[in-house]
Amino acid sequence: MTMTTAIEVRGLRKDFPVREKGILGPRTLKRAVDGLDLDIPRGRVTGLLGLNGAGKTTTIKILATLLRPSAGTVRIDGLDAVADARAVRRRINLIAGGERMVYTRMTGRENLWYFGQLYDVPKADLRRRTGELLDLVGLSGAADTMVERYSRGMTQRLAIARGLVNRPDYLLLDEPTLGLDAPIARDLRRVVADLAAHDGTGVLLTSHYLAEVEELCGHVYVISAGRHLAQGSPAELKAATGSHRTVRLTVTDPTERTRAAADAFGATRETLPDGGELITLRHPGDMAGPLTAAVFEAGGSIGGLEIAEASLEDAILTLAERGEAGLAGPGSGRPDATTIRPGAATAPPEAATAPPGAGTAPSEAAAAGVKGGTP
Ligand SMILES: Nc1ncnc2c1ncn2[C@@H]1O[C@H](COP(=O)(O)OP(=O)(O)OP(=O)(O)O)[C@@H](O)[C@H]1O
Repeated sequence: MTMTTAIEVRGLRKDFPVREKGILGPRTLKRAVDGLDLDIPRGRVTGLLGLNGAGKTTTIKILATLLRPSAGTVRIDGLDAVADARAVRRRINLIAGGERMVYTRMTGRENLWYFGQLYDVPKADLRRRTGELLDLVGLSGAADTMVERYSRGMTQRLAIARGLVNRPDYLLLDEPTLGLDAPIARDLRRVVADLAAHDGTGVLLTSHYLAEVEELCGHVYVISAGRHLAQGSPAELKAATGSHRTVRLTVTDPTERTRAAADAFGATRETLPDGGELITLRHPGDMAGPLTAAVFEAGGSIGGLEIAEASLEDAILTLAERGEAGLAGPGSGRPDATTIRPGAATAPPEAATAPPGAGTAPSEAAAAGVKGGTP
């Protein structure tokens, strides 16, 4: 086994037992994750995208040691997520939007103190860390208020601070900005980008907000029905799906020469009410410079230039539509990444979590991010 500083997922599979027709119906298995390979290195935000039910949350819960894989392996800096779960939990943390992962009958400060102790953060360090984190998420003023008196946004900000309390090497973010006000969501994105760029944190992000994915992620995996569909940088995914950026160039004094220059690029032309001409070019590459230069060299005066980027959303929708066609993304170097490795270890498919609010002291699993509740 080679020791690498990354989360390495190989042949991951998760089957949930389900009953088809009520509680007495026959038990079948629902395959939520079907042979995934993922690499989540330090110092990068890696995206995990897919439509509803693609298996993103299940995958993240397995990486967070909250669920056991049915087959395949998850190694975190060489440690096995099942066999070495305790050591793994010290290196990771999870922030899941829309899930309360803090205790409502404690203050914000007490929550951070409590979770920090679960992670064995040394007390002297924890006092400073708690203050820093409350500051970071803008809760210093409410630090000693019971969380049950917090607004939803405040509770979620506290959950973000909780996710950072152990300075995780790897941060798992499942829809972290869900329901957050725009300024807070923006602050969180800034914190995440900074953690990856400056602290070398490895981040795995799922988000339905694709502008967020595009802003943060250096590499994105697209999955569907638990299987690999494509991977690459947002730009590569857009290029692979033929998602085009749009260049709109206004020429104030169009002539035959400027028209010929535009036509040579395959652009469309439209006469404007003021006699000018709007040249529109949709192309996957960056054509704004060459097109502008050509029109200018043809003697045209440029009245305006507008570039509309292709959206990652278009690319993901195209990929999802291609779905089972078995597309392998750019750089994947293989036609199909869904093969399950033979001989992969199997483990019972039950959840490894204690139910939240079960009346007992929160377990270590809670520290790794079980849906919280009132203890
Ligand atoms: N405990 C469970 N028992 C049975 N089936 C489950 C269980 N948890 C998830 N599933 C199923 O597994 C599949 C993947 O679910 P998962 O929540 O991982 O998807 P997701 O990509 O996170 O979806 P979303 O974007 O809607 O959150 C879905 O079909 C879901 O219904």
